[in-house]
Amino acid sequence: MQHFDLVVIGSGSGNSLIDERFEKWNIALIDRDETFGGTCLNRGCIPTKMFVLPADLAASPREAARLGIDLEYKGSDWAAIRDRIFGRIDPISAGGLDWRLRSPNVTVFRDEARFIGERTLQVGDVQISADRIVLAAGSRPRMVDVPGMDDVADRLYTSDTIMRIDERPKRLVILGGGFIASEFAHVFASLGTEVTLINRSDVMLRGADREVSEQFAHKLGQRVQLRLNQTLASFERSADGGVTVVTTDRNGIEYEYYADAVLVAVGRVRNSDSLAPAAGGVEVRPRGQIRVDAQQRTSAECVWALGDVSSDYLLKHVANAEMRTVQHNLLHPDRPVETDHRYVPYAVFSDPQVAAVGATEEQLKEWGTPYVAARQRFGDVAYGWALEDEGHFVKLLADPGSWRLLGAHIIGPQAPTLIQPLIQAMSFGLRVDEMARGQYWIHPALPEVVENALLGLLSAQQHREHVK
Ligand SMILES: Cc1cc2nc3c(=O)[nH]c(=O)nc-3n(C[C@H](O)[C@H](O)[C@H](O)COP(=O)(O)OP(=O)(O)OC[C@H]3O[C@@H](n4cnc5c(N)ncnc54)[C@H](O)[C@@H]3O)c2cc1C
Ligand SMILES: NC(=O)c1ccc[n+]([C@@H]2O[C@H](COP(=O)([O-])OP(=O)(O)OC[C@H]3O[C@@H](n4cnc5c(N)ncnc54)[C@H](O)[C@@H]3O)[C@@H](O)[C@H]2O)c1
Repeated sequence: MQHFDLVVIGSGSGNSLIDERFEKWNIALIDRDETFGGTCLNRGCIPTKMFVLPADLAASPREAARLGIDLEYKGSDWAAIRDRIFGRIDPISAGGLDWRLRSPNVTVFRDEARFIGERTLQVGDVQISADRIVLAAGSRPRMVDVPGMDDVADRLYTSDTIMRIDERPKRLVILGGGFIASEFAHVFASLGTEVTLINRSDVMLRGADREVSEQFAHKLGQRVQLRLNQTLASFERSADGGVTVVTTDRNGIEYEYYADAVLVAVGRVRNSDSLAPAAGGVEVRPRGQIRVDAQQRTSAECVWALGDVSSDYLLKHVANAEMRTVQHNLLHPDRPVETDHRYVPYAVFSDPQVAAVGATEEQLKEWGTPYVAARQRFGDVAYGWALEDEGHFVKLLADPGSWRLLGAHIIGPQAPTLIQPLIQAMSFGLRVDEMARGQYWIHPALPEVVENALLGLLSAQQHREHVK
């Protein structure tokens, strides 16, 4: 049996772990997928955002018209966009594999790995063992299970497959109301597809601050047909060869939606099941998450886990942070570090864009945490005038005692960029008053909306004190 100093399962964030500091280690890197480099590169963050940008352009005539500019969207060449995107990504993936295959201390296995004992794995036909194992096996799309699926299998897609289709569908039903559903709804609707988004829950982006998720649904609902509170019942083959999606609402009333394709975006399943973790003494939490401590250690000695397979967050920046923790702890076992999960932000690259960090107002109420809230409309700052903005805002929540931010929620143009100074303030404990008045804010740039939200917190508190 071949023995290694270190085995890493997963070529996404797992592959980034192996840098030059490990050059003296005998390492096995294992991935079962045809493509090398994991989800973010091949079928996640990167290609989706590369589709979002052309979609933003296709949607721009709507915005331009409000500013007196007459633009026309004449159409798009889906195949050309797709080939440009994957023409860039596929060589990066292939190059990454090639480079790894040439790393003298790394043996690459392109097969599925599963535990058959303590730090012992079956990898395809071979068995290997290691002093240390890192589980970075990620997650995969969750599939629905209703009658009629087999009959329409050729029309059902997930985020893994929809970006590579040959033709953009004329009518698309998207199942789900989370990040993936929201981003693809924007992409396809902007390019000209008739999109119906069917969500089981009664809100979009269910983890978001309620005011944000309501406004997001309102805005997205102007561009796609939004159907909330719907339970998927079955699929049928339509007379025209497409798919009939049958749903019921909370009163049991049945609805039918007709589509050329269906995108299933109803969440993700962690790939822990494929690892046979019990055989390796690796504990798994109820929803398939590998249990780890703050140092990313699993219940099995010298076995670590990181990223989607174990994290509470299915986000690349979190997978990267957890990877750096494991990397450090492998190299410096005498002075281990912990992953900082305190201020994890996210952004949804839809239209409108959404970004957030920290607690929602609903959470603060539930926890009984005292807070002050301020809501600053984009439309009330100078750059917002230029945008003729309607309906976008920054919402901040702060502790009136310490004047530290507790949560920041943005819906509107450039939200993923605007949120960054607020993440920084929370991470480094900057007070609201220091942040608002201790620096210049470029006039009349869009971050003034953040400055004004911070000032809004201060004046909301002054108002409360005055009223008392
Ligand atoms: C459509 C989409 C868009 C996204 N957009 C964003 C975004 O904008 N921003 C963001 O932060 N996050 C985004 N994410 C999430 C992000 O992609 C993931 O959080 C991240 O890629 C997880 O990385 P990972 O290293 O944990 O797993 P992965 O990158 O998934 O790597 C796991 C690898 O392990 C392999 N594997 C699994 N089981 C086994 C086994 N038993 N044996 C061998 N190999 C195995 C898999 O083949 C895979 O290659 C998006 C995800 C999707 C699906
Ligand atoms: N921009 C980003 O950072 C980004 C982008 C895409 C994905 N991701 C990550 O990937 C994860 C998975 O994304 P996701 O959108 O698949 O999952 P999600 O958990 O965010 O949302 C799933 C949605 O599907 C709905 N749903 C569940 N079952 C359903 C059914 N049978 N019919 C209709 N709707 C149903 C739920 O109500 C929910 O709205 C996200 O949590 C996120 O962390 C991140």
